[in-house]
Amino acid sequence: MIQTHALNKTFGKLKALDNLSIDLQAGSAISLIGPNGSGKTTFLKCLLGMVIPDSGQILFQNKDIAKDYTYRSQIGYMPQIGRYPDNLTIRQLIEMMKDIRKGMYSQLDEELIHAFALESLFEKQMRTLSGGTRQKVSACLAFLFNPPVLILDEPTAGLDPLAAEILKEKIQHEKRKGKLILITSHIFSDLEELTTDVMYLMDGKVQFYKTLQELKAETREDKLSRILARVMSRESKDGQQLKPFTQSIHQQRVIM
Ligand SMILES: Nc1ncnc2c1ncn2[C@@H]1O[C@H](COP(=O)(O)OP(=O)(O)OP(=O)(O)O)[C@@H](O)[C@H]1O
Repeated sequence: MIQTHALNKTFGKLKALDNLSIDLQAGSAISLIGPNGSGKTTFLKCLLGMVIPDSGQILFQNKDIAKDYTYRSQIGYMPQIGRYPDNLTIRQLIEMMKDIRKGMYSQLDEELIHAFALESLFEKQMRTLSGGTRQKVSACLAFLFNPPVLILDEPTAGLDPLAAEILKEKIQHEKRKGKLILITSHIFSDLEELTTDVMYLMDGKVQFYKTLQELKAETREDKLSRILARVMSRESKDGQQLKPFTQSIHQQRVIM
């Protein structure tokens, strides 16, 4: 559904993305993990057209996104930190988004608005909201237009446990419909029941991109949080230990 070819992005001298060639298939729920500053958000923003790569190509349903920005209407994006016009109320913000997207969606999905009981806060201005409530608004907007692709950047960060559970259930529900879900999180337990594939980024490079089944077999661990903890501690301790993982990077999903 989405392919990147030799994607590079630098900020000054820093190489944020280093030659990323990746195939993201519909129906997968891909956990994008890696240490702080490894390039996860930069990668997601490139897919969204919010960061322009220095070189390389991104195809969305086989079309180059640099030549056709309309693909964006097929992606729901939940940013790490949502920035919205301060003086708008939640109601006005949602109405504004519906206006902008007019004619570009077939069906609204207001399930999360109801689940978070956001209607009771509809007349509140964005600038008065707590961090967690802003996150809820971001989540509602990401799912509102029922997009086939969801890009969720640390979606549960700042949410209370009940809201985090509601959101995780919603993500599961959308996954079962066969959507492509890309999710970053430092809270591995949040990824536990959701993940079909894991992509590990470090210093802007893909260290591995594997199915959960492959990782379970390699680590002989069953829980994703244990698998990821093992893999991440190996990689931070000793670059040599990466070999068993990086050697098999030549899989069809990582385009060499
Ligand atoms: N607009 C920018 N200008 C300069 N440097 C940037 C910019 N955006 C990102 N970077 C740098 O690029 C690198 C990758 O950042 P990015 O936000 O993609 O990392 P991340 O993996 O999402 O990190 P985290 O886990 O902390 O969210 C970092 O070193 C960051 O400081």
